[in-house]
Amino acid sequence: MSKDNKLRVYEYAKSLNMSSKEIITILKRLNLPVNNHMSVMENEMVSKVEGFFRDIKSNAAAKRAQESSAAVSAAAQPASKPTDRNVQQAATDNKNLTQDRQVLMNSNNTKTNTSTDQRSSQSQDNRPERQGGGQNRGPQGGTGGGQNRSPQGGTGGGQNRSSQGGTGGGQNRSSQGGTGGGQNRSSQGGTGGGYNRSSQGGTGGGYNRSSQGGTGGGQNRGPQGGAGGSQNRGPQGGAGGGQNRGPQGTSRAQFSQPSGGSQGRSFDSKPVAPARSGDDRFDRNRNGSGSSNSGGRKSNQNGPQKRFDDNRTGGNFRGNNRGGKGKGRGGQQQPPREKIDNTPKKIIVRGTMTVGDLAKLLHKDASEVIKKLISLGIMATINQEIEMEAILLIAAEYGSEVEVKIPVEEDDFEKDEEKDEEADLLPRPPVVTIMGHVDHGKTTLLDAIRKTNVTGGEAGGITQHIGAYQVEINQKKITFLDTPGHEAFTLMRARGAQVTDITIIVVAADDGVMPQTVEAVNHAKAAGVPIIVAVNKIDKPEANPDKIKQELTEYGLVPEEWGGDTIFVNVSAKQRIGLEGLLEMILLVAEVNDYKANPDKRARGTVIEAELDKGKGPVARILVQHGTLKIGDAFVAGNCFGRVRAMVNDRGRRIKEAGPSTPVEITGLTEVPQAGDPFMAFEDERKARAIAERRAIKHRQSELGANTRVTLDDLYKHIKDGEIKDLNVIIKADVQGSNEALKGSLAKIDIEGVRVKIIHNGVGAITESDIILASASNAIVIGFNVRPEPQAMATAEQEKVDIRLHNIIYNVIDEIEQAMKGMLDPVFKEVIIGHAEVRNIFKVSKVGAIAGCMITDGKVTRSAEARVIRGGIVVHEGKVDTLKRYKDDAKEVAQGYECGITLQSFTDFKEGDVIEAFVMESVER
Ligand SMILES: Nc1nc2c(ncn2[C@@H]2O[C@H](COP(=O)(O)OP(=O)(O)OP(=O)(O)O)[C@@H](O)[C@H]2O)c(=O)[nH]1
Repeated sequence: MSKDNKLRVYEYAKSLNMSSKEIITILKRLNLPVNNHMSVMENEMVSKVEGFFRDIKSNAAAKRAQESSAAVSAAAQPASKPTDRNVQQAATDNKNLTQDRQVLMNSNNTKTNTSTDQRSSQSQDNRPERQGGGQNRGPQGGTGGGQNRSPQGGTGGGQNRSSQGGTGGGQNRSSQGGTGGGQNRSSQGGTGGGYNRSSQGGTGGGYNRSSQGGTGGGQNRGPQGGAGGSQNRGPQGGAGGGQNRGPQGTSRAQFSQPSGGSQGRSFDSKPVAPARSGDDRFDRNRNGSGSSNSGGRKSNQNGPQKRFDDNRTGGNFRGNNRGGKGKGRGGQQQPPREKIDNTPKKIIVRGTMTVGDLAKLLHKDASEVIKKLISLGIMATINQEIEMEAILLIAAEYGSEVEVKIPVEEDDFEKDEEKDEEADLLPRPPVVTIMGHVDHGKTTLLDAIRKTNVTGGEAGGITQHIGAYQVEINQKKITFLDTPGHEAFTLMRARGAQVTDITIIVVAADDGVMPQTVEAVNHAKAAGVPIIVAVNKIDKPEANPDKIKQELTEYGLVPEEWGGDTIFVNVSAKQRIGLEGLLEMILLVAEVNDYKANPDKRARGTVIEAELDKGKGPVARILVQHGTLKIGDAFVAGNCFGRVRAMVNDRGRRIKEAGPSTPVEITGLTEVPQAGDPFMAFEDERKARAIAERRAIKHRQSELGANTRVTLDDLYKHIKDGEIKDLNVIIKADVQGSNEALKGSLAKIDIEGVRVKIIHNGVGAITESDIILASASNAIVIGFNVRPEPQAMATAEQEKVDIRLHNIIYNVIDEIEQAMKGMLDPVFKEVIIGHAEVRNIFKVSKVGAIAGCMITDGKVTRSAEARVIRGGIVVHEGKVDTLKRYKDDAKEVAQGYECGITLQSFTDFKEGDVIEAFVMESVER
C-alpha cells in the first residue's frame, strides 16, 4: 500500500498477481476512470473489478461444469459411482450438499449396514467399547459405530459426539475433530475434515469455519486463514491460500497463473486437471472395504479424495468428507456459493394476480412457481391469473406470510355492504315513518307521540326539530322520522336510502281511505316495509274504524282479527288515546324483525335534512344507521365532506357520540348535502375530501351520461340483459272506469316471462309524487287522458322518468307489448312547444268559441296540434284552427303575449283551461 494510504492500480494488480495493464484494461472495459498504473483504486472500483471477476468466474465455472461432467466420472475411483450431478457445481455447493448428503448417508447407512443399523438391531450399547455398535455410548466408541457418543469416537463412526472424534467419522462433534471426519464441529478441526467448524481448523479441511483456518483447508473462513486454504476469508489470510480475502494474505493466488506454493486459476484459464482428479465428491461406494478412512489427510497428500462415500457394507464410511486439497493446492476449489434465501417474509397481495407477478413478488422463477402450482393440482401459465386461494397456498409453500389488501371501492361507499359478524350485532331501535292522507292527523300524531314519551333522564330538554326523534317505552327506544308524508319517504328511497323499518299509515276514522292513503300504502309496499295502520280520530262520534278496515282490505291490508297480518290500532292523536298501544305494536313488529346493527365501527347513515344555517353554517340532520359517530370524525355526506364539530340530539343536548338508529344534527360540513344522501365517517379529513371530490365529478358525469331508469324505448335491452323481470308501471287515468280497464288489460301481458307490475294507480293528473315513486321504483308512468302537473313534468325530466300519455287503451297495450318484444319503433315523438291559459271565452256566431288566452310558456303556432286540459285531465285533442293577435292572423305567438285561439271541432272552452300546443317530430332510432 502506498504511503498516502491509497490503493494504486499497480498495487492492486500486484495483490492479484496480475499486471497493471490487465487491471487497466478491465477498468476501462467497466467504464471506470483510470489513467495509468498510479491511478487510485477507489473502494467502489475494487468492488466493481471483483464483481467482474466473479461474473467471469461463474460463467467459466458453468461452462467448465458442462465440459467436465464426463471427465469427472472417469476420474472417479473404480468402485465409486459418480452421481450425474455437475461436479463443479457440487464444489460450489458443497456446504449444503454435504449436509444433505449427510442425512442421506446416515439413513442409507442405517438401512444397509447390519452392524450399525439401529432399527434392525434396536440396540443401544453402553459398553466401554463396542465394535460395529448401532449406537455407542461407551467411553470408547467402537469401530464402525453408527453413532458414537463415547468420549473417544470410534473409527468410521457415522456420527461421533465423542470428546475426541473418531477416524473417518461421518460427522464429528467431538472436542477434537477426528481424522477424515466428514464434518467436524470439534473444537479442534480434524485432519482432512470435510467441513470444519472447529475453533481451530483441521488440516486439509474442505471448508473451515474455524477461528483459525486449517492447513490446506479448501475454504477457510476462520479469522485466521489457514495455510494452503483454497479460499481464505479470515481477516488474516493464510499462507498459500488459493484466494485470500484476509487483509493480510500471503501468496494470494487468484485469477492468475499459479505461482509459488499456490495453485490458483486464471480467470480465463482452463481447469487444472490435478485438481479435479482429487475432486471426487460423490462416491457411493457400495462395496466399501470398511477400513478406516482418513480421506482428508490422504487427499492432502495425494490429491484424490472422496467427499461422499456411501459405504454400505462397512461401518467405516468416510461419510461426508470434504477434506481440503492439500497444502499448496488450495486454489483448485470454487468458493462455495452460499444459497441466500431471499424469499420475502411477507408479501402484500391486492387481489388476484398472474403467476409471473406472484413469482416476482416471492423472488422466485416463474417456472418454479408453476411447478409448485402443478404439484397443488393447478395448471397455470406464466400470464395466467390465479385465485387468492392458490396465492395463499404458494406463499405458504415458501413460508411467506400474506397480507391481503383488497382496495375497497370507497367512492361508492353506499353500495358497499359491510358484512358484520353475528356476534358484533346488537339490537337497535326501529326507525318509523308516518304517512297518510291530508288532514288525517299525521302531524298531530307525531306531536302526540313526541310529548307522550320523554325519556326519563332527558325530561325538560327542549325538543328540537332535527328531522327525527326518539321515544322510549318499556326501556326500548323507537326512532320516528318526523317529516310526515310519503314524498319525503319516497324521495329518500329514490336517492337509494332505505331508512325506514316500519311505516304507520294514518287513516281518519271519520273520513276513510282516500287517494293519498292508497298512495302511501303503495309507497310502503314498493319499499317492502311492514305497515301498521293507525285508525285516527276515534274520539269523533262519526268515527267508524271497521269501515276503514273494510276499505283497506281492497289494498291487501287485512286486519289480524280477520285472518290477515296487518296490525290495526285505533288511536286519537288529539285526545292521546291508544298511543301506548301503537308504540307497543311498533316494538312488537321490531322484535319480530329483529333489527340489529354493529355499533362498534365507523358510522354510516343517511342525511334526513340539511340546510344552511346563518349562524352555524351548513348543518345536516343525520340518522346514524351503523357504527357510532363521534365528535371529530371526518366524513363524507353525498358529495360534501367535513369533520363533526358539534353534535346535538333531538332533545337539543350536545352529545359526543351517536350509535345506530340515533338521529343527530351535526355541524362541521363544508357544503349543504341533500336529503337522502348517504353518510359515512372516514379515518381522516383529507381522504374524506378526496372521496367527496371524486363523487362530485362522478355525479356530474352520470348526470350528463345515460339514464339508468327504465323507459319503454330501452325496455327490451333491460329485459335482454336480464336486468328486469317485471315492468313496474304507475297508471293515472281520467276516470276510475278507464283505470280499471287499463289495469285489467296490462295485467294480462306476459311476454318472454316479463310481466307488468302495477305498483300504483289512481284517478287524476300525474303528480310529482307519482314521478318520485316511479323514480324510486324504476317504473314508467302511463297517463290515460290525463296530463302531468307542471312540477311533475319538471321532476320527470330531472329524474328521467318515462311518461307515456294515451287516450286509447288499445294503444297503451300495444305500445307496451311492442316495447317488451323490442319492436317498439316510434317514428314520431310528441314535442310540447308551449302552453296557453284560457282567460276569456268569446262566443262568436259561425265560428263558435274563441279562447282568449295568455301564452304562459313556450309558444303556440298555427300549424301545431293542441289539447285542452282541465284540472289535469285532457278534455280535447285536435288541431289549432285559427291563431290571432287582435284581429290579425298570426303564425305564432310567444310567451307573455295574449292571443285568440280556436280549435278544430271544439268550442267548449272554460276559463282556466290550459291549451297545450305540441308538434310531432320524427325521431331517429
Ligand atoms: N278529533 C280529532 N281531531 C284530530 C285528531 N288528530 C288530528 N286531528 C285534527 O285534524 C286536523 C289535521 O291534523 P294534522 O295533524 O294537521 O293532519 P296532517 O295529516 O298532518 O295534515 P297535513 O300536514 O295537511 O297533511 C287538525 O285540525 C287536527 O287537530 C284526532 O285524533 N281527533
